Amino acid sequence: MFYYLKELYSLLSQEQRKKLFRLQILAVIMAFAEIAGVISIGPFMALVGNMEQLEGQGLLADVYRASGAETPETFLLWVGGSVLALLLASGLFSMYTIWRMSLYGAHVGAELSSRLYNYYMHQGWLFHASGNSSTLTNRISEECQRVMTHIIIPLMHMNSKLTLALFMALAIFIYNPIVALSGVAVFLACYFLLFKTVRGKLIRNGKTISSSQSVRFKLMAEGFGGIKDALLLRRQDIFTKRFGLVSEKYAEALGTNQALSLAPRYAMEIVAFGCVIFLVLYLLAQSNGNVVDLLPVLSIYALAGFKIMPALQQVYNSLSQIRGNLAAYEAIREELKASVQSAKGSKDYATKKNKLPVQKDIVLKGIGFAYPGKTDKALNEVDLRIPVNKTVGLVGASGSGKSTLVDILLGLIEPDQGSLVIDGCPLTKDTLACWQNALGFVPQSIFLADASIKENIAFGLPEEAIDMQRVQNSAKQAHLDEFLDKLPDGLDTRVGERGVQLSGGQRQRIGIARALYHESDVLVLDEATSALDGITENHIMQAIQSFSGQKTIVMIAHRLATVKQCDLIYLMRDGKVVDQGTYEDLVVRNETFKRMAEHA
Ligand SMILES: Nc1ncnc2c1ncn2[C@@H]1O[C@H](COP(=O)(O)OP(=O)(O)OP(=O)(O)O)[C@@H](O)[C@H]1O
Repeated sequence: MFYYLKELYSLLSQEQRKKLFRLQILAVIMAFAEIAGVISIGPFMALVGNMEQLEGQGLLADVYRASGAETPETFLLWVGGSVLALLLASGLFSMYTIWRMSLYGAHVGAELSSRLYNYYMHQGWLFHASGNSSTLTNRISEECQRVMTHIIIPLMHMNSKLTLALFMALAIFIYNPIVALSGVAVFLACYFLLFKTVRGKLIRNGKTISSSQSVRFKLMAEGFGGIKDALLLRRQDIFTKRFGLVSEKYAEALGTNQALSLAPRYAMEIVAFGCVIFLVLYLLAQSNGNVVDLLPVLSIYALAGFKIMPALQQVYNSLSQIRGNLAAYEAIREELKASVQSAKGSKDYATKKNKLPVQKDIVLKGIGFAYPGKTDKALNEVDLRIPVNKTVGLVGASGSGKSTLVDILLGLIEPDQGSLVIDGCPLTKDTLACWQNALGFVPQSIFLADASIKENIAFGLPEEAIDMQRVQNSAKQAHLDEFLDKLPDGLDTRVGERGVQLSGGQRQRIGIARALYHESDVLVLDEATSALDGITENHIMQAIQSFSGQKTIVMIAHRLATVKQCDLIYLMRDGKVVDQGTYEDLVVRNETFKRMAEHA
């Protein structure tokens, strides 16, 4: 456990460590303030027990004479008021410290989740293509939240309470070593035994919480993502049942862990009562039955116990919370560690705004690529040339490698062999961002955010950074204006989550406008029209064809009618380019192409 906590500390930024150090100082001051408050009750109780000491010798009598109080009762009132003021000041200071600590814990937790989000957002396409987005969502929102509320914040509180308990025990030790040592020994032994007994269960439950929460997120993503299928196939009950079962497991583990961290309080109260009885008997024996002498000492012990008991309980509670939730940290620790590295190296990536202009051609040279964990190559020795400002079609059976080829062209996947060469210069890590700035991509299914049409066209940009002139131009080029004219709010019209109230053709046009917003020179379309009806596809294709001769266009198409107008078509099979030519050439000379054309 302490290894993980040390690791978590190493993940903090320099600023966060400095703040932690300052908070530690506050915790020590808080402990002293509370001790001062406790000790101050002693003279007051001594005075209550024996007012006559004001008449004799000693510190209290000197203070009484110097104070100018008219009667011993007035003096007693002043002493009582001062003790109360001291207790109030130490209470206020403790509140302030706890507030700063909670705030610190919450900020660190929030920063960790931002760091993780940043890390995932900067991962390559292969990472996202092979992963599960609900796992990532779960880690950013749930696991980070658990690390924050059940590890970092309890750690902060434990830290302050441990300091308080230690100093308080030290103060009693100076006052009476036997009482202090035996008290601390009894309490520590009890808490240690309790913690040992429940530790295993806490760990198991912590793991159950992590795994069941991950399944819950997965079921939510699957259920809402595939709601149409779920409704039609009447699978709602199956989803609900699975969700209910796993939620039960989650609740059981969560509730048990919470109970395990809180329940010992009651056991410890019994121990504390036992200790008080023994203490009174012990002190009575020491003072030969003199109750008046005993009163101030007992008050100090009572108040010290009143402070130490909850402090120890908080330490135990924090320890069990941390132990029960370390699984959340385990789930994200590797990525958090990696995120520290990537944050250091990713700064200048975002600053590149230049475009890599294509003057002559884009060449894919000897490209070979296999997906991680797969032995079969998705692409094998692919050579292909895309002349500037020409329209090039990629066709072939399903699984022949078209999308993989396009991902390499987009710089989303790095090939295992070969290179992407632009105007004779191979693409490198340094030129990748400039190359991607020159690209516009239209996928088969357009993701629409729950925002206005203009925000969807300028995808991801904050409203103030949107260039309205560009939005209007790209909307016009994508033949969206007719549709926009019918909307009272035009470009400001909001589309629902994933654009449910738009037709397929309208969504696709928004996708094309998005690809055009950055005034890209190269337009890549991955089956952008395959889900549309023939008439809508024709309209979209007209929009695309209107760029012919002005932009370089690469399009994957299943329907051969879509690529009829292309200047050049590449036919793919089993990860290779097996033929190339114009539609008219291929339909005459290539049997496969001919068959595809017949079935189009
Ligand atoms: N993320 C991935 N992980 C592992 N293998 C993949 C992945 N994506 C594609 N493949 C595999 O790579 C091969 C080529 O797939 P690709 O999607 O490039 O073909 P395609 O021609 O675009 O197919 P389609 O027309 O059906 O989209 C296939 O065998 C496929 O199973």
